[in-house]
Amino acid sequence: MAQPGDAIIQVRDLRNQFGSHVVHDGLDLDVRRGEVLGVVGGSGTGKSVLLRSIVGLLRPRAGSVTVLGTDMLHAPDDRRQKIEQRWGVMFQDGALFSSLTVRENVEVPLREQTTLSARTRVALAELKISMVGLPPNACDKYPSELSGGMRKRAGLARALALDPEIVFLDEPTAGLDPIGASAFDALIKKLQMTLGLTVFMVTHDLDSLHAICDRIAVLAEQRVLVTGTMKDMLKVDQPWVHEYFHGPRARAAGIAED
Ligand SMILES: Nc1ncnc2c1ncn2[C@@H]1O[C@H](COP(=O)(O)OP(=O)(O)OP(=O)(O)O)[C@@H](O)[C@H]1O
Repeated sequence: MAQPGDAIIQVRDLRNQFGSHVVHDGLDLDVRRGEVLGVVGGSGTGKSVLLRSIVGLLRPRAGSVTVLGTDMLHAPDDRRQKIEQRWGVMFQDGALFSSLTVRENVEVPLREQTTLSARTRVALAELKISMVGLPPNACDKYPSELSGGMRKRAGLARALALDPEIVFLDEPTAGLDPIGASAFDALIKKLQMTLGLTVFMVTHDLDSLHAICDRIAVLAEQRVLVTGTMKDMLKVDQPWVHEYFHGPRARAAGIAED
C-alpha cells in the first residue's frame, strides 16, 4: 500500500540533448507522495525539459522515468495512458484552447479519457471551476475574456479534471502581481492538503518556494545538484545556489537575513 513520502516519481540517470547541446546528464530526482516539490535553476538549466521528459512530451536520450511504479519509457501504450490519466499538467498561461469556453476547456480531458455523459461532464467541469476559486460566470467565458490570473486558475481546473494524484505546474505564478501570486500559492497549498495531491512545480518565485514547497530541487551543472528544505538550501555553497537563496530577492522574501 502506497504511503505518504514514498517516491511517486523516480528519475534516474536522465540524459537530454539537442544536437550537441547537453541539457541533462546523469540527472536523478525523487518526488515523494504528497509533497509540493519546487524545481528551480538558472534560465536554460532544463526545468521545463525535465517536466516535459516526465510527462512524456519529450523522449530523453537515456535514463529512466518511473511514475507510480511504471517505467514510462518502456511500458506498453495502454499502461502508459492509464498512468497519464493519474496526473494533470498546467502549462504557463494555462495553455487553454482559445476557441473553447472555460467549461469546454475543462471538459476536454473528460471527453478524451472517459465515457461520462455530457451532463456529468458539465457538472464535473463546473465543480473543478469552482474548486479553483473562479466564479460561476467564468464557465461561459473564453480565455481571451479572462485576466492572466483567471486563465491560470482555468488551466489548473483543467489539470484537475480527472482527479489526478499528481499535478505538474510550469511557473504557475509567473506574470501574476504579488497579491495574485500569493492567492495562487494558497490555492495550490489548499488543494494539496485537501486532495492529497503531489505537486511538481517549476518556479522562479522565491515567495512560492518559501510559502508552499516542502522540498526544493535545484537544477545546475546538467543535473539536480541538490534537493532539500529551504533550510538546507541556505547551507549550500555552490555559487548559483548561494546567490539565489541569499541574494536581495531572497532577503525581500524573508528567506535570508540581511
Ligand atoms: N525542442 C528543443 N530543441 C532544441 N533545444 C531545446 C528544445 N527545448 C529546450 N531546448 C533547450 O534546452 C535548454 C533548457 O530549456 P528549458 O526550457 O528546459 O529551460 P528552463 O530551465 O525551463 O529555462 P527558463 O527558466 O528560462 O524557462 C535551453 O537551452 C533550450 O534552448
